[in-house]
Amino acid sequence: MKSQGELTQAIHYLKLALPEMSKRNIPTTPQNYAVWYEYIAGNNGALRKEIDSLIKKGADFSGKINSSLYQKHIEGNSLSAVDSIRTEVRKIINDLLQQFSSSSDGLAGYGEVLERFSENIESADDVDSIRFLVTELVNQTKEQEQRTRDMQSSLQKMAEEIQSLKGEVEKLNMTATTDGLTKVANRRFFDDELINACTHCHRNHLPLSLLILDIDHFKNFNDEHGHLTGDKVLKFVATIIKKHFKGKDTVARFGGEEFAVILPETEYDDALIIAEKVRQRIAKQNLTDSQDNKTLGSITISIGVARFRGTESTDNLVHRADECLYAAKRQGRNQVIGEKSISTVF
Ligand SMILES: Nc1nc2c(ncn2[C@@H]2O[C@H](COP(=O)(O)OP(=O)(O)OP(=O)(O)O)[C@@H](O)[C@H]2O)c(=O)[nH]1
Repeated sequence: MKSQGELTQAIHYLKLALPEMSKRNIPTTPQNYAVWYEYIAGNNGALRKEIDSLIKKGADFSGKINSSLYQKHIEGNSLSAVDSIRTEVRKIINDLLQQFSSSSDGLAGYGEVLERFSENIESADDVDSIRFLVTELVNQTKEQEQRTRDMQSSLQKMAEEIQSLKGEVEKLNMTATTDGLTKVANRRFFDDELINACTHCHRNHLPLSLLILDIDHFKNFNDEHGHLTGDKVLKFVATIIKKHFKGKDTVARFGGEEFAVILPETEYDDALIIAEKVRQRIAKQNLTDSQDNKTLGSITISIGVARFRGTESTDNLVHRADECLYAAKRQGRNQVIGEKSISTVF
């Protein structure tokens, strides 16, 4: 049965990836798992070649090497990794259906056995032939019981495989679209979503606004309090931004300490108002490091706001929001600047 073979192979790949990783002390994060799954599956020639050559050189895979392999060979293709796991789940489901149909064939066969038995018992006229028929029926029943048990255990096994593959798909989906630190959308998702949202708004004659937000003097903050505390501040800023937007809006990490928000179906003036609310909310927070209760003071953000012009490229729109952000920085930071308020003609 072809699909059974493919299914077994897919599950085999999934299972082989883990020992390979553990042998090399590679943490089993979804990213690392994606790299090693692709390596084992052998579909990604460039990745396979690079890993083989690294293995030959005796490279240490426990550190950053995996994330650079991921960025280089998988990130752009991570949806295809998701797709391939989805295909595997589909194969498992197909296989289940086949198992069901062959099991109902088995049940139909058992029905025939019973029918034959009842016909034969009518015509049996001595004890020996009745004994023979009953023995045969008992044997057939035992075989049927065994088939049912096999079926149950293979169903159970497949249910477990599906469950674990579903988990993998979810993790891969998350990694492909979410920023690991702040848990908002990542840049890749943002780029795709901006194109989708602009197309939708253009087609339906709806407004769209774009915000780019950047933490002020974040380098100084990192220098003074350390990178890890800086990371916590990034998470805090992401949480506050997220709280201000919902529905169709997309909050994304745009770069290091930069965030972006796509506001489909939102007028430019409304976008300015909400941007100002976010700015004020962040500026008024007195930050404390929960680990040692140390007061960190407050941080501020600068925000650029641009309005989608309907016939422009998304690069243009981003560029104009970025120009506004830099105008806000030039004019002293901790402020919102919209494209109407700067004199430069873009
Ligand atoms: N903690 C932490 N810092 C980051 C991360 N990504 C980028 N940064 C830091 O963000 C800082 C950005 O510095 P700059 O681009 O000079 O900007 P700035 O100091 O915020 O100054 P202005 O933007 O001009 O107000 C750098 O120190 C980066 O190291 C991150 O994930 N975590």
